[in-house]
Amino acid sequence: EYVIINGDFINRSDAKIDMEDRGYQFGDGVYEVIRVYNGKMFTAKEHLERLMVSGKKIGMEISYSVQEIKDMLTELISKNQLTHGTIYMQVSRGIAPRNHAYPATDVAQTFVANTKSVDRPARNMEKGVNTILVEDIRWLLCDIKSLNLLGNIMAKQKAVDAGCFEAIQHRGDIVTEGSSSNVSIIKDGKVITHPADNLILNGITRQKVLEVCRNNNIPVEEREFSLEELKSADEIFISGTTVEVTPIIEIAGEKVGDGTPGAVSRQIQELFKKAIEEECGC
Ligand SMILES: Cc1ncc(COP(=O)(O)O)c(CN[C@@H]2CONC2=O)c1O
Repeated sequence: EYVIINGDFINRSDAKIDMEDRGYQFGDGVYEVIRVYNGKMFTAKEHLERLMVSGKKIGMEISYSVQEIKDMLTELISKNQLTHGTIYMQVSRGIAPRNHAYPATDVAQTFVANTKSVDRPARNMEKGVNTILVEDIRWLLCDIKSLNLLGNIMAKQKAVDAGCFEAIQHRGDIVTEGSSSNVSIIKDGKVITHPADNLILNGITRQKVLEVCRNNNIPVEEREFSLEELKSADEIFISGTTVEVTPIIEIAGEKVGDGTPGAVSRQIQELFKKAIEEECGC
C-alpha cells in the first residue's frame, strides 16, 4: 500500500510525520477527500481548485499546481490499483519549532496523500439513515476545508453515541450542515439548502446536486431554513464525497415524511449516478 509524502511514493508502514509538523501540532493545514470510481477520480478538478482556495484563505499558497497534484494522485491510484474508493490528501504549513506565528515562508509545506478502498454507500442510499440534532458551535470560517475538525468530530461522536449516522447542526433556529456532509430539504418538490457562505463547507457534491437539479428542472433554492422547516420537510438528504446523496428518514427519533426515502431524493440519486457514469464510465 503506497502513500505520498512530499511527492515521494513510500510504503504506508514507512510513513513518518515530524512531531513539529504544524498540521500535527495546530491542525494548521487544509485537506480534500476525492472519490474514485472505476479507477478514475470524480470531480478532481473541483476538489483541487477548492484546495487552492482553502490554502489561500489561511494565507498558505499551495506549493503544487492542480495538475501536479492530479498527476501524483493518478499515479497513487495506479500504484495501489484502486478501483472504488477515496483519496485523502492534506497540506500543512510544514515543520518548524512550535510557535503560533507562521514560520518563515521558505519552510516547505508537508503534502500527504493516501487511498482507501471503499464501495459506494448503497445500503444507506437505498434505506436512508437516522440523525440527531446538534448545536453548531464551530468557528465562523466553516467554508475553509481545514484540518481543524474538533467541532465536527465531536458532533459526529454525539450521533454515534446516539446510535445515529450523522449529526445535523444548527445555529439557533437555522440549520447549517452535517458534521461531514451538507444537508438539503425538499418541500413541495423544491430542494432547499443553506447558501454557500462562511457557515458551511461549499460541498462539491452539493454543487453537483444543484447542477443536476437545475439541468433537469427540479426547482432549487439556496437559502437559510429553520429547524421547523427541517422537521416538516417532505424529504431530507445529506450529500458528500463519501455519503454521495443519502436520504435522512429520521431526525431525533421523529420520522421524516413516511419514514422512507422520497421520490425527489430518488430522482436526484439517479441524476447523480448518471453524472458519475459520464465522468468515470461506470
Ligand atoms: C463539514 C462538511 N460539510 C460538507 C461536506 C461535503 O463536502 P463534499 O461534497 O465536497 O465532500 C464535508 C465533506 N467532508 C469530507 C468528505 O468525506 N469525508 C470528509 O471529511 C464536510 O466535512
